[in-house]
Amino acid sequence: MKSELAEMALDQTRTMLDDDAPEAVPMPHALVPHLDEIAILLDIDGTLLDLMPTPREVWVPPGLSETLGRLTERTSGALALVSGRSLNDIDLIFAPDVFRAVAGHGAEMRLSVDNEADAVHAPPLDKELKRRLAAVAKLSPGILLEDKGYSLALHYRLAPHAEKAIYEAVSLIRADLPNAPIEVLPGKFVCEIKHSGFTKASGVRELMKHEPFRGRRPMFIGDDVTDETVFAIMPDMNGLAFSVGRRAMGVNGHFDAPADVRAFLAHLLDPR
Ligand SMILES: O=P(O)(O)OC[C@H]1O[C@H](O[C@H]2O[C@H](CO)[C@@H](O)[C@H](O)[C@H]2O)[C@H](O)[C@@H](O)[C@@H]1O
Ligand SMILES: [Mg+2]
Repeated sequence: MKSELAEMALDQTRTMLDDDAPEAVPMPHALVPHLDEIAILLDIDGTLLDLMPTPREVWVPPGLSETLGRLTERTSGALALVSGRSLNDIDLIFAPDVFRAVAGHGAEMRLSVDNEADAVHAPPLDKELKRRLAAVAKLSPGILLEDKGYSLALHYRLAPHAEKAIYEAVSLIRADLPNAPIEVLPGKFVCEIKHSGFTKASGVRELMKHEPFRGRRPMFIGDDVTDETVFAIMPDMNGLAFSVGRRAMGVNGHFDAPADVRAFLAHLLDPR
């Protein structure tokens, strides 16, 4: 059965990969203000880290944590990871290093690395809804379930043929619950179901109200459809937006791959 909602979600993914976007500046060094003035906001998967077949397989290349740590110092703490991953996952990936973060597409936020009490979390998804969504993973071998508590992600990178069936099944579940405050978030070979009412952009707006971010110019680098919400708000804060792997609308420049982002960040520390 063809579902309008499923088609809309897939269309959204496709139209945001904008082939008609104007040619962007390939290496943005010259655009970046002094480290005293900026807040550095970084997506993780596909931006800092190379994409892997499954979420658990990502790894932090040598030197990256040190670069992030030094940039944190040089910006007086104004560096944050802005990710769809949960805070817990981010900490496992970067352990033993801990960074300020907007996590879970805005569901979680950590403003201070010294005081875990500062971390803000969204409420969990309804249990029955989760149970029904989790059953969608049974559609095909290779579909992986990632339960973040407040959202649930169905990964199909290992079962790409199942994409349409997943979106259709999810839209049928949604149709049964027309008043549930949830939304479907398409990502890279992933269909995520989350509470509506928060996005990476709402998380970034909140983050930028707090020290040490307040008053600085945000510079955000991201690679995915979910990062479009942040690209869109950068002009409101006199900020800069850079995309990775593709040219997105409204960005100031783009990088070809995560390795280029890592080199760029290292170069910010030593621009000679
Ligand atoms: O916002 P991000 O930091 O980019 O996180 C987005 C999602 O990343 C992870 O999934 C993606 O990366 C995996 C590892 O490379 C890949 O196997 C998967 O296909 C991608 O969708 C993570 O598992 C999700 O929770 C994040 O939302
Ligand atoms: Mg990403």
